[in-house]
Parts: sequence; structure tokens; C-alpha cells
Amino acid sequence: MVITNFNGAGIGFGFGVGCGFGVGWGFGGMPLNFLGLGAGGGCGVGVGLGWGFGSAYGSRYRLSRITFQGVEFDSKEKSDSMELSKSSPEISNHKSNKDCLLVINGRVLDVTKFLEEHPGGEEVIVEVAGKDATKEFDAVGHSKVAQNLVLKYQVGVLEGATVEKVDGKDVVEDNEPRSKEMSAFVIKEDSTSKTVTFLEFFVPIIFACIYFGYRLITIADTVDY
Ligand code: HEM
Repeated sequence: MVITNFNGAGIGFGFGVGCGFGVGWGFGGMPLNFLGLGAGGGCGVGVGLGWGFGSAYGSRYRLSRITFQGVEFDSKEKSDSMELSKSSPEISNHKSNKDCLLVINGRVLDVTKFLEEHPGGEEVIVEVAGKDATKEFDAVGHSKVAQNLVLKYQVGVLEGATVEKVDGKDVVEDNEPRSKEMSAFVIKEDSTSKTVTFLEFFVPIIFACIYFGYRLITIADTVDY
């Protein structure tokens, strides 16, 4: 289970008393999320239901497993010129999003080209760039796919480090199986989350429709002909 934060334009529906803000169920960001805070301004007398556009901030739990579908396999790239041994100072100078090296389990990776594709966002990687990021990488519980990508982006080995095999591949064999590595993928959520998505999206809209329908009927009733 992973918790990620989001923010983005949102629509908030909420209950408020008197004049001011209503705080309630907001959703926003991409993809649409709930558990956000929606703030809307408006004036009313008594107890009412308000809605407004604003920003939604919140956290979401990823309960479903992410699955990857390999769609393309590329041919080996740069592997012949791979420099196998790198020392720490050579790595620590590469810590920007234009030039990003890091170490995972003794393997030196150049993930500059992967930053934009990283499902966890580029910032988390840039934060640990130029360093040994094994702890951070393991803490997330990255999948086998991620571990294989580590091999794909490996450009060397930290000087003095012993590198363990991943799925039968190690740094020596790394020249060989690159032709079978995944270079593009599509993220697909498990279907179990579809009900949740439906509820997140439609429940506030249904409530809003009921409210506005009710208002229309009561206003029509009070018009004096
Ligand atoms: C070391 C610093 C890193 C941190 C802190 C980090 C963090 C994260 C987080 C938070 C997610 C979950 C995103 C979500 O579900 O919304 C994620 C997913 C992922 N990351 Fe990283 N990541 C790091 C490095 C890497 C590296 C070096 C690779 C591969 C070269 C990688 C590949 C992936 C992949 C493929 C996923 C999708 C889920 C999975 O297959 O495990 N990450 N990462």
C-alpha cells in the first residue's frame, strides 16, 4: 500500500452555516481523487449547502496493485562502453534532473532519461541523486519490474562493492540480456478500484443535483403569480 499526495484544481461541496466557506468533499488532481479538501465561498442565511471551485489537497492510498504491461523491447544501448567501476566522488557530482546518477545495491545508475517516466515522480529521485539510494528504493517496496529497470539504467558498479544478482542477471551478464528488457510500459490499475472511482466521481454530483433540484422546486413554489 502506498500513500501519495496530490493537489490540483478541485470542486468542493460542503455544508456551511451563514456566510463564508464550506469545507467538504473535494476532488481534484489527475486522476481524480477523493479525501481532498474543497473550499468554496458563498453567502447564505441559515444552514445551507454550498459548492465552489478551488483547490483540492489531500492524500490517497493506493490499495490496488499496479501492474505493468510490457509493450516494447529495445536493443542494447551503450552497454559496450559501460564503465564498470565508479568511485563515490564521480557520482556525487551528478545530482540534477539533467544529469542524475545514484547507487542502488552497489549498482551505479544513470536515471536521467527515466526521471520523467518514474511513477513516483522525478523529485523523489532527484532528492537522493548523487548518493546511495538503496534504503529509499527498498523502503518503497519496488516491484520486480522496478528491479529490472535498475539493470537497464545501470552504467557501472560502485568501487569496492559486491553486486548481487537480480533475477539471475548481474553486472557481468548485463551486456547480454539488455535486448530483452522492457523500455516502455502502460500503468494499469486493478479493476477492483473501479467502484471506488465511480463513488468518488458521482456521489458528490448526485448530491449536488438533488440539492439544486430541490431548490428549483421550492423556488417555483414560492413564486407569486
Ligand atoms: C531511490 C529513490 C526512489 C524513490 C524514493 C522512489 C519512490 C517511488 C514511489 C513513491 C513510487 C510509488 C508511486 C505511486 O504508486 O504513486 C515508485 C514507483 C515506482 N518506481 Fe520508484 N523510487 C525511486 C527510485 C526508482 C528507480 C531507480 C527506479 C527504476 C530504475 C524506480 C522505478 C519505479 C517503478 C517501476 C515504479 C512503479 C511501481 C513498481 O513497479 O514498484 N524507482 N517509486
